[in-house]
Amino acid sequence: MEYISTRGGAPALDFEGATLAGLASDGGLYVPREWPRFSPDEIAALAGLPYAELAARIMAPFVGDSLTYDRLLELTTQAYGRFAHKAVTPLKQFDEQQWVLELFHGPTLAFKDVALQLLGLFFEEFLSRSDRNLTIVGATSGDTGSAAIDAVAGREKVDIFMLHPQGRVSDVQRRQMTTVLAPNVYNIAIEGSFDDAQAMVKRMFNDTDMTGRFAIGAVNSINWARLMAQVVYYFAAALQLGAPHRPVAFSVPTGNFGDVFAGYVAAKMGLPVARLIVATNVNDILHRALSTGDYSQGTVTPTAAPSMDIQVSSNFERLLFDLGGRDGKAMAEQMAGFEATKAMQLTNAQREGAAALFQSARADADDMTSTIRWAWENCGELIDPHTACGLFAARAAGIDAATPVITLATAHPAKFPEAVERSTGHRPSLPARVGDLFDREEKCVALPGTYEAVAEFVAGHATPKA
Ligand SMILES: Cc1ncc(COP(=O)(O)O)c(C=O)c1O
Ligand SMILES: N[C@@H](CCOP(=O)(O)O)C(=O)O
Repeated sequence: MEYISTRGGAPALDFEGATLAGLASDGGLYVPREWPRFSPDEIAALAGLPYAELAARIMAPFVGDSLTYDRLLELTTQAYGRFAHKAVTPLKQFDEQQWVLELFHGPTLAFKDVALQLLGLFFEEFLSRSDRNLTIVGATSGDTGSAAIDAVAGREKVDIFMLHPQGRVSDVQRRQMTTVLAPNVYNIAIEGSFDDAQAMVKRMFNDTDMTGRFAIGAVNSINWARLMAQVVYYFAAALQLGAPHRPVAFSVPTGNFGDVFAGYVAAKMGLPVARLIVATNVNDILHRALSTGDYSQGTVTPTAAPSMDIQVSSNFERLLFDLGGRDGKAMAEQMAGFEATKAMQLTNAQREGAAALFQSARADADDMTSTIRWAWENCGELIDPHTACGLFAARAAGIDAATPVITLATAHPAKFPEAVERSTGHRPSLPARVGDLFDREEKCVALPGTYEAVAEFVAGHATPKA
């Protein structure tokens, strides 16, 4: 399998190359040259497989020659062996039509673990084939940070620098990052928003002074391997509800458009997906883009679902590229316009293509509260505020009654105890495996929100590429 850049100006790479590169050298995102397709019979044959095996089967066409199937299966078995639930991503029924896919049984209690546990192993495997050291630079609004740190802490040949917006992640999220004291882990709290942090990360990939000295790598969903691993749970859930014979809809709490883009990939691979519902909080650039065609960056408003406080959604570029006929030159021009003006209009082809599969909704603070309360009072389940955005959108979506709607539960409620307690009167407790989080020592530096300050810190601490 070859990977090409959405902006058409970077060399095509194999899976190993795309995984280590993270972002393409022209500023674009890597996507597979074509989507592998599974026939209905092939999909039916996946039913009932253990999660690690299902993962290896779904990912094998994307991984190509970079790993043998047996090695891939060893890695998926190792990655998902660390999950606290045997099903890895268990599915729960909330009412006649609504289902919730629990993606938070990994080590750091959010869906990010599903991909990052595996990505850590991919890095180790691929780096063992050369003398190269990798300098991972990531941005987090709360969950990617801890999941990535857990995946690479203490690993050889990798340093990780994780930027988070100071004061804008929950205490649990912050501590899950800053209490990891491994010498290859650097937490950086910056003044500004997640979008500021993400822009700095992308800039570093195009800073020739930095890339000349360090092999910069990505753990954010700009890295294709992240999305590839997330495709698997769409298959896992749909198979349980009758795929390929019965279509299902998914409602996805969305920020950077990575998780829901993985659902789009599943549909391109042949999974019968009736609708993909994009659920945002009041940081609603994606809801505006999908409902009006206007993709313009607003200012970030802090919410009770902080991991979705994002107003520039990196992976939307992958969708626009695919829907716009995979024209790298046109995409580069469209993105250059966005980067210059902070706004762009979707083309007719992009709008119509998106409307065929996607719809969207925006949950405000009251919507989140009432949905958390509804889940508790009617289903006896505590859900986190991100999941609440998804479930709110799922219930409001007007999907026909015969089609099951699966909301992706992206974080454990105990990551956001205040919001859950405010809505239900019940404070979720942390699972035992992270129970002493508040007794651990923290390590983090605070930097001004400038690229220069961050680049200087990284350059002063990272290991040169070889
Ligand atoms: C808990 C949670 N829910 C939803 C999202 C949104 O996912 P995505 O950025 O892939 O759209 C994130 C982070 O991005 C998250 O941490
Ligand atoms: N919500 C994320 C933000 C980064 O998104 P990513 O999926 O691109 O890594 C977070 O919690 O950090």
